[in-house]
Amino acid sequence: MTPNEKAATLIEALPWLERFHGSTVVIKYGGNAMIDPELQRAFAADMVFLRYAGIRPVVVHGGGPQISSMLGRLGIESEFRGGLRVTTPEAMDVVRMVLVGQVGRELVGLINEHGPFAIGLSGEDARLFTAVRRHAVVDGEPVDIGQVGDVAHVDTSAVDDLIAAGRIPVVASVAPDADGVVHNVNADTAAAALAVALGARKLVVLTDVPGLYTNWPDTTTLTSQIDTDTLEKLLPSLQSGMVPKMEACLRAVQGGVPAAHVVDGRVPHSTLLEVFTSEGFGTMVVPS
Ligand SMILES: Nc1ncnc2c1ncn2[C@@H]1O[C@H](COP(=O)(O)OP(=O)(O)O)[C@@H](O)[C@H]1O
Ligand SMILES: CC(=O)N[C@@H](CCC(=O)OP(=O)(O)O)C(=O)O
Repeated sequence: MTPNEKAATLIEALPWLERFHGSTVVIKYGGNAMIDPELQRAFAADMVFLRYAGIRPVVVHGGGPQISSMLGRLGIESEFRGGLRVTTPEAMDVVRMVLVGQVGRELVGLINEHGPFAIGLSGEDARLFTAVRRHAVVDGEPVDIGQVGDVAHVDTSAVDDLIAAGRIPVVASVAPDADGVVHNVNADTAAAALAVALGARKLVVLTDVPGLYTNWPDTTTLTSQIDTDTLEKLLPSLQSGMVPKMEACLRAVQGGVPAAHVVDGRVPHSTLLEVFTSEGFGTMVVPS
């Protein structure tokens, strides 16, 4: 790369630095995008980069594959319906242990290699999330999936305090219902609810595909931009993990977040590419 090309790369970020300075950005880090340790390091570096660039990153992490692996090791069966894990009380203990005690701790550690930034919390801390039990929808029919929750209420006060103190909140998506019973909340769902409640400037969802395919698995149907009306019509045709993910993007944008992006977390520094470069990266959901 010539000095001119290097300078061009740096200066390309200026309009985005100007636009997003002081903004809150919620980044959802999916379990499938965190399997490689180098990618995890790159992700942690990106969060610290955003923070030094004057953006306020808030991380919501998943950990689906890590939960499945631990359930397997413990000999507990698990299956997904409509993209959501059927969660028995026994499985719930494992979900909570893996998300809060393992995946969250690892991310906090990686970010804090750069400085005292990351603080881990879950929906249980300071009433961050209140869950309400939800069904999955399979072939248009509601199906009981156990201790799985949607986010009924968000109290952002703890996250606000952390942001104001210059910290990077790292949030696990388990949450108590109004009676204190802990529920398994899909991490995309939790990220969207938090982005709306915080009035975030954008939601970035890292996953293990280049974006949304309107006709999965036909790889020619990758879409770079979709509006909320079109997405709402497409939603019933989506499968597996894309159901909660695109439902979350839809809710975020309908809830006032100006844009939600689904990007390929297997590309190193995908968050920086999304936030600071001019060419589109992944799928952007915008208001109709
Ligand atoms: N229409 C679609 N476009 C893109 N991916 C899809 C689609 N339908 C199903 N998928 C699947 O959804 C997966 C992403 O969801 P999920 O496994 O829950 O990821 P994450 O752990 O990042 O939340 C992709 O790896 C892909 O296999
Ligand atoms: C209800 C439900 O499905 N919860 C998810 C929570 C973790 C998650 O969402 O992880 P990813 O982002 O890696 O998919 C689960 O148990 O796998």
